[in-house]
Amino acid sequence: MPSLEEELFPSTPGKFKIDRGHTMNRQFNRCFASTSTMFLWALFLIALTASYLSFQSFVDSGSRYFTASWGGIQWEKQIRSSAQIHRSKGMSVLVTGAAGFVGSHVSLALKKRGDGVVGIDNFNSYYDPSLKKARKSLLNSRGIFIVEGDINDARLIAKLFDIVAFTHVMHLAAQAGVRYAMENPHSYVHSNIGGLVTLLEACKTANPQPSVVWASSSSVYGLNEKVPFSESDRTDQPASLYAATKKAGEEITHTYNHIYGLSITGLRFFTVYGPFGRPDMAYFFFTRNILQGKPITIFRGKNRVDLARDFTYIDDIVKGCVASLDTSGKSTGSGGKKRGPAPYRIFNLGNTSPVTVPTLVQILERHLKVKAKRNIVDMPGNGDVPFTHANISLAQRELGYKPTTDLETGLKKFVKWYLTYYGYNRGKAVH
Ligand SMILES: O=C(O)[C@H]1O[C@H](OP(=O)(O)OP(=O)(O)OC[C@H]2O[C@@H](n3ccc(=O)[nH]c3=O)[C@H](O)[C@@H]2O)[C@H](O)[C@@H](O)[C@H]1O
Repeated sequence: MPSLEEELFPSTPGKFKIDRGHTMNRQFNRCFASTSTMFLWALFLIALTASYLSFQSFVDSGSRYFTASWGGIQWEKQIRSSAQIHRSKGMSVLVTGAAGFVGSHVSLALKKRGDGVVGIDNFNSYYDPSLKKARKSLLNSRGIFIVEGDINDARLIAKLFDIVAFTHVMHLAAQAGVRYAMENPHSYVHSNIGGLVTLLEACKTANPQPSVVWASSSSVYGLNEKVPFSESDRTDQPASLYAATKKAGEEITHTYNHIYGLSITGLRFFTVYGPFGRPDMAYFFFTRNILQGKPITIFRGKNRVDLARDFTYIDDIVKGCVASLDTSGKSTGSGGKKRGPAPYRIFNLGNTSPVTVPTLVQILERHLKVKAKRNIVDMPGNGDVPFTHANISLAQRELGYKPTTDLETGLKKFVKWYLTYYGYNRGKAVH
Protein backbone atom coordinates (compact mmCIF):
# COMPACT_ATOMS: atom_id res chain seq x y z
CA MET A 1 0.00 0.00 0.00
CA PRO A 2 1.44 3.42 -0.91
CA SER A 3 2.25 5.70 1.98
CA LEU A 4 0.40 8.97 2.46
CA GLU A 5 3.47 10.81 1.35
CA GLU A 6 3.66 8.78 -1.83
CA GLU A 7 0.00 9.45 -2.50
CA LEU A 8 0.30 13.18 -1.99
CA PHE A 9 3.57 13.57 -3.88
CA PRO A 10 3.60 10.83 -6.54
CA SER A 11 7.00 10.24 -8.06
CA THR A 12 5.60 10.34 -11.58
CA PRO A 13 3.78 13.54 -12.46
CA GLY A 14 0.16 13.13 -13.55
CA LYS A 15 -0.34 9.87 -11.70
CA PHE A 16 -2.09 11.29 -8.69
CA LYS A 17 -5.50 9.60 -8.44
CA ILE A 18 -8.42 10.30 -6.16
CA ASP A 19 -9.48 6.98 -4.56
CA ARG A 20 -13.15 7.28 -3.51
CA GLY A 21 -13.30 3.91 -1.74
CA HIS A 22 -11.15 4.83 1.31
CA THR A 23 -12.33 5.01 4.91
CA MET A 24 -13.52 8.19 6.69
CA ASN A 25 -10.33 8.25 8.67
CA ARG A 26 -8.29 8.10 5.58
CA GLN A 27 -10.42 10.88 4.02
CA PHE A 28 -10.01 12.97 7.12
CA ASN A 29 -6.24 12.49 7.07
CA ARG A 30 -6.10 13.38 3.42
CA CYS A 31 -8.38 16.35 3.90
CA PHE A 32 -6.27 17.53 6.82
CA ALA A 33 -3.10 16.95 4.90
CA SER A 34 -4.31 18.85 1.84
CA THR A 35 -5.56 21.72 4.02
CA SER A 36 -2.20 22.02 5.68
CA THR A 37 -0.48 21.84 2.29
CA MET A 38 -2.71 24.62 1.02
CA PHE A 39 -1.95 26.58 4.14
CA LEU A 40 1.76 26.10 3.57
CA TRP A 41 1.40 27.15 -0.06
CA ALA A 42 -0.61 30.21 0.99
CA LEU A 43 2.07 31.11 3.49
CA PHE A 44 4.72 30.68 0.83
CA LEU A 45 2.82 32.87 -1.61
CA ILE A 46 2.26 35.57 1.00
CA ALA A 47 5.98 35.54 1.85
CA LEU A 48 6.86 35.69 -1.86
CA THR A 49 4.51 38.62 -2.45
CA ALA A 50 5.81 40.46 0.61
CA SER A 51 9.43 40.05 -0.43
CA TYR A 52 8.61 41.11 -4.01
CA LEU A 53 6.84 44.23 -2.75
CA SER A 54 9.67 45.17 -0.40
CA PHE A 55 12.22 44.60 -3.21
CA GLN A 56 10.16 46.83 -5.50
CA SER A 57 10.02 49.58 -2.89
CA PHE A 58 13.80 49.21 -2.40
CA VAL A 59 14.34 49.59 -6.15
CA ASP A 60 11.93 52.52 -6.28
CA SER A 61 13.52 54.33 -3.37
CA GLY A 62 16.95 53.63 -4.89
CA SER A 63 15.95 55.13 -8.18
CA ARG A 64 14.23 58.01 -6.39
CA TYR A 65 17.54 58.69 -4.70
CA PHE A 66 19.29 58.85 -8.04
CA THR A 67 16.55 60.14 -10.27
CA ALA A 68 14.90 62.88 -8.30
CA SER A 69 14.56 65.04 -11.38
CA TRP A 70 14.95 63.13 -14.59
CA GLY A 71 12.67 61.59 -17.15
CA GLY A 72 9.71 62.67 -19.23
CA ILE A 73 9.11 63.95 -22.73
CA GLN A 74 10.03 67.53 -21.92
CA TRP A 75 13.27 66.41 -20.27
CA GLU A 76 14.25 64.35 -23.31
CA LYS A 77 13.43 67.25 -25.60
CA GLN A 78 15.77 69.53 -23.65
CA ILE A 79 18.55 66.96 -23.91
CA ARG A 80 18.11 66.55 -27.66
CA SER A 81 18.09 70.28 -28.21
CA SER A 82 21.18 70.79 -26.05
CA ALA A 83 23.03 68.04 -27.93
CA GLN A 84 22.37 69.56 -31.33
CA ILE A 85 25.49 70.30 -33.36
CA HIS A 86 25.71 73.69 -35.08
CA ARG A 87 28.88 73.40 -37.14
CA SER A 88 30.13 71.02 -39.78
CA LYS A 89 32.02 68.02 -38.41
CA GLY A 90 31.08 69.11 -34.91
CA MET A 91 30.69 66.72 -32.00
CA SER A 92 28.07 65.95 -29.38
CA VAL A 93 29.69 65.82 -25.99
CA LEU A 94 28.44 64.51 -22.67
CA VAL A 95 30.22 66.62 -20.04
CA THR A 96 30.17 65.11 -16.55
CA GLY A 97 30.66 67.56 -13.68
CA ALA A 98 29.30 70.29 -15.96
CA ALA A 99 28.34 72.51 -13.02
CA GLY A 100 31.89 72.21 -11.70
CA PHE A 101 34.77 74.60 -12.26
CA VAL A 102 36.51 73.03 -15.26
CA GLY A 103 33.29 71.37 -16.51
CA SER A 104 31.39 74.63 -16.82
CA HIS A 105 34.23 76.39 -18.65
CA VAL A 106 34.77 73.52 -21.09
CA SER A 107 31.02 73.24 -21.77
CA LEU A 108 30.81 76.93 -22.62
CA ALA A 109 33.81 76.74 -24.95
CA LEU A 110 32.40 73.75 -26.84
CA LYS A 111 28.95 75.30 -27.17
CA LYS A 112 30.43 78.57 -28.36
CA ARG A 113 32.08 76.94 -31.34
CA GLY A 114 28.94 75.00 -32.28
CA ASP A 115 29.33 71.61 -30.66
CA GLY A 116 26.42 69.87 -28.96
CA VAL A 117 26.81 69.72 -25.18
CA VAL A 118 24.79 67.91 -22.54
CA GLY A 119 25.93 68.25 -18.94
CA ILE A 120 25.39 66.04 -15.93
CA ASP A 121 26.12 67.02 -12.35
CA ASN A 122 24.93 65.82 -8.93
CA PHE A 123 25.25 69.29 -7.34
CA ASN A 124 26.64 67.80 -4.14
CA SER A 125 27.49 70.01 -1.19
CA TYR A 126 31.26 69.41 -1.02
CA TYR A 127 31.42 73.17 -1.53
CA ASP A 128 28.72 75.83 -1.73
CA PRO A 129 26.13 74.45 -4.20
CA SER A 130 24.91 77.99 -4.92
CA LEU A 131 28.10 78.53 -6.94
CA LYS A 132 27.28 75.39 -8.94
CA LYS A 133 23.73 76.68 -9.47
CA ALA A 134 25.14 80.00 -10.69
CA ARG A 135 27.35 78.16 -13.20
CA LYS A 136 24.31 76.15 -14.26
CA SER A 137 22.30 79.33 -14.90
CA LEU A 138 25.13 80.66 -17.01
CA LEU A 139 25.23 77.44 -19.06
CA ASN A 140 21.44 77.38 -19.40
CA SER A 141 21.53 80.92 -20.76
CA ARG A 142 23.83 79.64 -23.53
CA GLY A 143 21.53 76.74 -24.40
CA ILE A 144 23.33 74.03 -22.42
CA PHE A 145 21.12 71.67 -20.45
CA ILE A 146 22.51 70.07 -17.29
CA VAL A 147 20.93 66.85 -16.11
CA GLU A 148 20.74 66.69 -12.32
CA GLY A 149 21.98 63.21 -11.57
CA ASP A 150 24.84 61.04 -10.48
CA ILE A 151 27.38 59.24 -12.64
CA ASN A 152 26.85 56.22 -10.36
CA ASP A 153 23.29 55.96 -11.70
CA ALA A 154 23.76 53.40 -14.48
CA ARG A 155 20.12 53.65 -15.60
CA LEU A 156 20.38 57.38 -16.05
CA ILE A 157 23.65 57.20 -18.00
CA ALA A 158 22.23 54.45 -20.23
CA LYS A 159 19.15 56.59 -20.82
CA LEU A 160 21.30 59.55 -21.89
CA PHE A 161 23.07 57.34 -24.43
CA ASP A 162 19.65 56.13 -25.64
CA ILE A 163 18.58 59.69 -26.29
CA VAL A 164 21.83 60.97 -27.84
CA ALA A 165 24.57 59.12 -29.74
CA PHE A 166 27.34 61.07 -28.02
CA THR A 167 30.52 61.16 -30.06
CA HIS A 168 32.61 62.21 -27.04
CA VAL A 169 32.50 62.12 -23.27
CA MET A 170 34.37 64.78 -21.31
CA HIS A 171 34.51 63.23 -17.86
CA LEU A 172 35.21 65.88 -15.24
CA ALA A 173 32.92 64.79 -12.41
CA ALA A 174 35.03 63.79 -9.42
CA GLN A 175 35.56 64.14 -5.73
CA ALA A 176 38.33 66.73 -5.78
CA GLY A 177 40.57 68.10 -3.04
CA VAL A 178 43.72 66.58 -1.63
CA ARG A 179 43.24 67.13 2.11
CA TYR A 180 39.50 66.35 2.33
CA ALA A 181 40.35 62.72 1.53
CA MET A 182 41.37 62.25 5.16
CA GLU A 183 37.93 63.41 6.32
CA ASN A 184 35.76 61.53 3.85
CA PRO A 185 37.76 58.79 2.14
CA HIS A 186 34.75 56.88 0.85
CA SER A 187 33.48 59.81 -1.20
CA TYR A 188 36.67 59.49 -3.31
CA VAL A 189 36.18 55.81 -3.94
CA HIS A 190 32.49 56.39 -4.69
CA SER A 191 33.01 59.11 -7.31
CA ASN A 192 36.51 58.59 -8.67
CA ILE A 193 36.40 54.82 -8.89
CA GLY A 194 32.77 53.63 -8.66
CA GLY A 195 31.43 56.52 -10.75
CA LEU A 196 34.20 56.17 -13.30
CA VAL A 197 33.50 52.46 -13.80
CA THR A 198 29.75 53.06 -14.15
CA LEU A 199 30.42 55.68 -16.80
CA LEU A 200 32.94 53.52 -18.68
CA GLU A 201 30.49 50.60 -18.66
CA ALA A 202 27.94 52.84 -20.39
CA CYS A 203 30.57 54.09 -22.87
CA LYS A 204 31.70 50.57 -23.66
CA THR A 205 28.11 49.45 -24.29
CA ALA A 206 27.09 52.46 -26.37
CA ASN A 207 26.88 51.93 -30.09
CA PRO A 208 28.74 53.79 -31.50
CA GLN A 209 31.17 54.07 -28.60
CA PRO A 210 32.22 57.61 -27.73
CA SER A 211 35.81 58.76 -27.29
CA VAL A 212 36.54 59.55 -23.66
CA VAL A 213 38.64 62.42 -22.31
CA TRP A 214 38.85 62.60 -18.53
CA ALA A 215 40.50 64.48 -15.69
CA SER A 216 43.36 62.76 -13.94
CA SER A 217 45.60 64.89 -11.74
CA SER A 218 49.14 66.13 -11.20
CA SER A 219 48.83 64.54 -7.77
CA VAL A 220 49.54 61.11 -9.31
CA TYR A 221 53.24 62.08 -9.30
CA GLY A 222 53.06 61.92 -5.50
CA LEU A 223 56.49 61.68 -3.99
CA ASN A 224 58.24 61.72 -7.38
CA GLU A 225 61.24 64.05 -7.10
CA LYS A 226 62.39 64.14 -10.69
CA VAL A 227 61.55 67.57 -12.11
CA PRO A 228 59.83 68.65 -14.21
CA PHE A 229 57.25 65.85 -14.03
CA SER A 230 56.99 63.90 -17.30
CA GLU A 231 54.25 61.49 -18.21
CA SER A 232 56.75 58.61 -18.17
CA ASP A 233 57.88 59.35 -14.58
CA ARG A 234 56.95 57.17 -11.60
CA THR A 235 53.35 57.45 -10.44
CA ASP A 236 53.31 54.58 -7.98
CA GLN A 237 53.91 56.61 -4.82
CA PRO A 238 50.70 58.60 -4.22
CA ALA A 239 50.77 60.87 -1.17
CA SER A 240 46.99 61.08 -0.72
CA LEU A 241 43.94 58.92 -1.23
CA TYR A 242 42.77 61.48 -3.79
CA ALA A 243 45.94 60.82 -5.79
CA ALA A 244 45.52 57.07 -5.35
CA THR A 245 41.99 57.16 -6.78
CA LYS A 246 43.16 59.23 -9.76
CA LYS A 247 46.00 56.80 -10.36
CA ALA A 248 43.49 53.95 -10.10
CA GLY A 249 41.43 55.79 -12.72
CA GLU A 250 44.39 55.73 -15.09
CA GLU A 251 44.72 51.96 -14.67
CA ILE A 252 40.97 51.39 -14.97
CA THR A 253 40.67 53.44 -18.16
CA HIS A 254 43.58 51.47 -19.56
CA THR A 255 41.70 48.21 -19.15
CA TYR A 256 38.62 49.62 -20.91
CA ASN A 257 40.86 50.74 -23.73
CA HIS A 258 42.59 47.37 -23.88
CA ILE A 259 39.52 45.12 -23.69
CA TYR A 260 36.73 47.16 -25.26
CA GLY A 261 38.57 49.49 -27.62
CA LEU A 262 37.53 52.74 -25.96
CA SER A 263 39.56 55.74 -27.06
CA ILE A 264 40.90 57.24 -23.82
CA THR A 265 42.75 60.47 -23.04
CA GLY A 266 43.68 61.20 -19.42
CA LEU A 267 44.66 64.76 -18.53
CA ARG A 268 46.86 65.46 -15.51
CA PHE A 269 45.72 68.92 -14.46
CA PHE A 270 48.13 71.04 -12.41
CA THR A 271 46.35 73.16 -9.72
CA VAL A 272 43.82 74.87 -11.98
CA TYR A 273 42.60 78.32 -10.91
CA GLY A 274 40.50 81.18 -12.25
CA PRO A 275 37.06 82.84 -12.28
CA PHE A 276 34.19 80.64 -11.06
CA GLY A 277 36.84 78.47 -9.39
CA ARG A 278 36.58 76.03 -6.50
CA PRO A 279 36.13 77.60 -3.05
CA ASP A 280 38.00 74.70 -1.41
CA MET A 281 41.25 75.68 -3.12
CA ALA A 282 43.86 77.82 -1.38
CA TYR A 283 43.89 80.80 -3.79
CA PHE A 284 40.09 81.04 -3.45
CA PHE A 285 39.72 80.87 0.34
CA PHE A 286 42.88 82.94 0.85
CA THR A 287 41.11 85.68 -1.14
CA ARG A 288 37.96 85.36 0.98
CA ASN A 289 39.91 85.45 4.25
CA ILE A 290 42.10 88.36 3.20
CA LEU A 291 39.03 90.40 2.25
CA GLN A 292 37.31 89.50 5.53
CA GLY A 293 40.39 90.34 7.59
CA LYS A 294 40.77 86.74 8.74
CA PRO A 295 44.15 85.01 9.01
CA ILE A 296 45.36 82.55 6.38
CA THR A 297 47.47 79.51 7.15
CA ILE A 298 50.47 79.04 4.89
CA PHE A 299 52.05 75.60 4.98
CA ARG A 300 55.83 75.36 4.82
CA GLY A 301 57.83 72.31 3.77
CA LYS A 302 60.77 70.50 5.37
CA ASN A 303 63.76 72.67 6.30
CA ARG A 304 61.57 75.78 6.00
CA VAL A 305 61.36 75.38 2.23
CA ASP A 306 58.31 77.07 0.70
CA LEU A 307 55.74 74.87 -1.03
CA ALA A 308 55.25 75.51 -4.74
CA ARG A 309 52.64 74.71 -7.35
CA ASP A 310 52.56 74.85 -11.13
CA PHE A 311 49.34 76.94 -10.99
CA THR A 312 47.54 76.73 -14.35
CA TYR A 313 44.96 79.19 -15.58
CA ILE A 314 41.53 77.87 -16.53
CA ASP A 315 41.55 79.20 -20.11
CA ASP A 316 44.75 77.30 -20.85
CA ILE A 317 43.24 74.14 -19.38
CA VAL A 318 40.10 74.59 -21.50
CA LYS A 319 42.23 74.81 -24.64
CA GLY A 320 43.98 71.59 -23.61
CA CYS A 321 40.66 69.84 -23.02
CA VAL A 322 39.17 70.93 -26.33
CA ALA A 323 42.33 69.97 -28.23
CA SER A 324 42.21 66.56 -26.54
CA LEU A 325 38.64 66.03 -27.73
CA ASP A 326 39.57 67.17 -31.25
CA THR A 327 42.51 64.78 -31.51
CA SER A 328 41.09 61.87 -29.53
CA GLY A 329 40.66 59.39 -32.39
CA LYS A 330 37.82 56.93 -32.57
CA SER A 331 36.89 54.08 -30.27
CA THR A 332 37.00 50.75 -32.06
CA GLY A 333 34.63 48.50 -30.14
CA SER A 334 31.05 47.40 -30.41
CA GLY A 335 28.98 44.75 -28.69
CA GLY A 336 31.54 44.46 -25.90
CA LYS A 337 34.45 43.62 -28.20
CA LYS A 338 37.14 45.74 -29.78
CA ARG A 339 37.81 45.57 -33.51
CA GLY A 340 41.35 46.90 -33.23
CA PRO A 341 43.59 49.03 -31.06
CA ALA A 342 42.19 52.41 -29.95
CA PRO A 343 44.23 55.43 -28.76
CA TYR A 344 45.26 55.52 -25.11
CA ARG A 345 46.92 58.81 -24.16
CA ILE A 346 47.97 60.68 -21.01
CA PHE A 347 49.05 64.33 -20.99
CA ASN A 348 50.28 66.81 -18.43
CA LEU A 349 48.36 70.08 -18.62
CA GLY A 350 50.39 72.49 -16.50
CA ASN A 351 51.94 75.91 -16.77
CA THR A 352 55.63 74.89 -16.56
CA SER A 353 56.51 77.65 -14.10
CA PRO A 354 55.95 76.78 -10.43
CA VAL A 355 55.27 79.61 -7.98
CA THR A 356 55.63 79.37 -4.20
CA VAL A 357 52.60 79.74 -1.94
CA PRO A 358 54.00 82.91 -0.24
CA THR A 359 54.41 84.47 -3.70
CA LEU A 360 50.81 83.56 -4.53
CA VAL A 361 49.76 85.41 -1.37
CA GLN A 362 51.81 88.49 -2.30
CA ILE A 363 50.16 88.62 -5.73
CA LEU A 364 46.72 88.36 -4.13
CA GLU A 365 47.55 91.17 -1.69
CA ARG A 366 48.57 93.39 -4.58
CA HIS A 367 45.40 92.76 -6.57
CA LEU A 368 43.12 92.99 -3.56
CA LYS A 369 44.97 95.97 -2.11
CA VAL A 370 44.62 94.36 1.31
CA LYS A 371 47.37 92.95 3.54
CA ALA A 372 47.04 89.27 4.53
CA LYS A 373 47.33 88.09 8.13
CA ARG A 374 49.78 85.24 7.76
CA ASN A 375 49.96 82.23 9.98
CA ILE A 376 52.92 80.10 8.84
CA VAL A 377 52.97 76.47 9.99
CA ASP A 378 54.92 73.34 9.09
CA MET A 379 53.11 71.30 6.46
CA PRO A 380 50.95 68.78 8.31
CA GLY A 381 51.02 65.17 7.09
CA ASN A 382 47.78 65.62 5.18
CA GLY A 383 48.51 64.31 1.70
CA ASP A 384 50.16 67.46 0.36
CA VAL A 385 53.26 67.26 -1.81
CA PRO A 386 56.04 69.89 -1.57
CA PHE A 387 55.93 71.01 -5.21
CA THR A 388 54.60 70.29 -8.67
CA HIS A 389 56.15 71.17 -12.00
CA ALA A 390 54.83 70.00 -15.37
CA ASN A 391 56.82 69.03 -18.39
CA ILE A 392 54.32 69.76 -21.16
CA SER A 393 56.34 68.87 -24.24
CA LEU A 394 54.13 65.87 -25.04
CA ALA A 395 50.93 67.96 -24.91
CA GLN A 396 52.68 70.65 -26.92
CA ARG A 397 53.59 68.16 -29.62
CA GLU A 398 50.33 66.18 -29.77
CA LEU A 399 47.73 68.79 -28.83
CA GLY A 400 49.39 72.06 -29.74
CA TYR A 401 48.96 72.95 -26.05
CA LYS A 402 50.71 76.18 -25.09
CA PRO A 403 49.76 77.93 -21.85
CA THR A 404 49.79 81.71 -22.17
CA THR A 405 48.62 83.05 -18.80
CA ASP A 406 51.08 83.61 -15.96
CA LEU A 407 49.95 83.62 -12.32
CA GLU A 408 50.05 87.40 -12.02
CA THR A 409 47.68 87.88 -14.98
CA GLY A 410 45.45 84.95 -14.09
CA LEU A 411 44.99 86.02 -10.48
CA LYS A 412 44.15 89.53 -11.63
CA LYS A 413 41.29 88.09 -13.68
CA PHE A 414 40.23 85.88 -10.78
CA VAL A 415 40.18 88.78 -8.30
CA LYS A 416 38.16 90.90 -10.72
CA TRP A 417 35.60 88.10 -11.02
CA TYR A 418 35.58 87.46 -7.25
CA LEU A 419 34.93 91.10 -6.36
CA THR A 420 32.09 91.30 -8.86
CA TYR A 421 30.53 87.94 -8.05
CA TYR A 422 30.52 88.48 -4.28
CA GLY A 423 29.33 92.05 -4.56
CA TYR A 424 32.45 93.96 -3.48
CA ASN A 425 32.06 96.16 -6.54
CA ARG A 426 28.53 97.02 -5.47
CA GLY A 427 29.59 98.67 -2.26
CA LYS A 428 30.54 95.70 -0.08
CA ALA A 429 33.46 97.01 1.97
CA VAL A 430 36.99 95.85 1.25
CA HIS A 431 38.76 95.94 4.63
O1 LIG B 1 46.89 69.57 -9.31
C1 LIG B 1 46.12 68.80 -8.81
O2 LIG B 1 45.93 67.69 -9.23
C2 LIG B 1 45.37 69.18 -7.59
O3 LIG B 1 45.38 70.60 -7.50
C3 LIG B 1 44.76 71.09 -6.36
O4 LIG B 1 45.43 70.65 -5.20
P1 LIG B 1 46.57 71.55 -4.57
O5 LIG B 1 47.68 71.77 -5.53
O6 LIG B 1 46.90 70.95 -3.27
O7 LIG B 1 45.80 72.95 -4.44
P2 LIG B 1 45.35 73.76 -3.16
O8 LIG B 1 44.55 72.93 -2.27
O9 LIG B 1 44.74 75.00 -3.65
O10 LIG B 1 46.75 74.10 -2.44
C4 LIG B 1 47.71 74.90 -3.10
C5 LIG B 1 48.90 75.11 -2.21
O11 LIG B 1 48.49 75.84 -1.05
C6 LIG B 1 48.91 75.18 0.12
N1 LIG B 1 47.94 75.44 1.19
C7 LIG B 1 46.69 74.96 1.11
C8 LIG B 1 45.77 75.22 2.10
C9 LIG B 1 46.15 76.01 3.18
O12 LIG B 1 45.37 76.29 4.11
N2 LIG B 1 47.41 76.48 3.21
C10 LIG B 1 48.33 76.23 2.25
O13 LIG B 1 49.47 76.69 2.34
C11 LIG B 1 48.99 73.73 -0.26
O14 LIG B 1 49.88 73.06 0.58
C12 LIG B 1 49.49 73.82 -1.68
O15 LIG B 1 50.87 73.90 -1.70
C13 LIG B 1 43.32 70.66 -6.31
O16 LIG B 1 42.70 71.13 -5.11
C14 LIG B 1 43.19 69.18 -6.41
O17 LIG B 1 41.82 68.84 -6.49
C15 LIG B 1 43.96 68.63 -7.58
O18 LIG B 1 43.28 68.90 -8.75
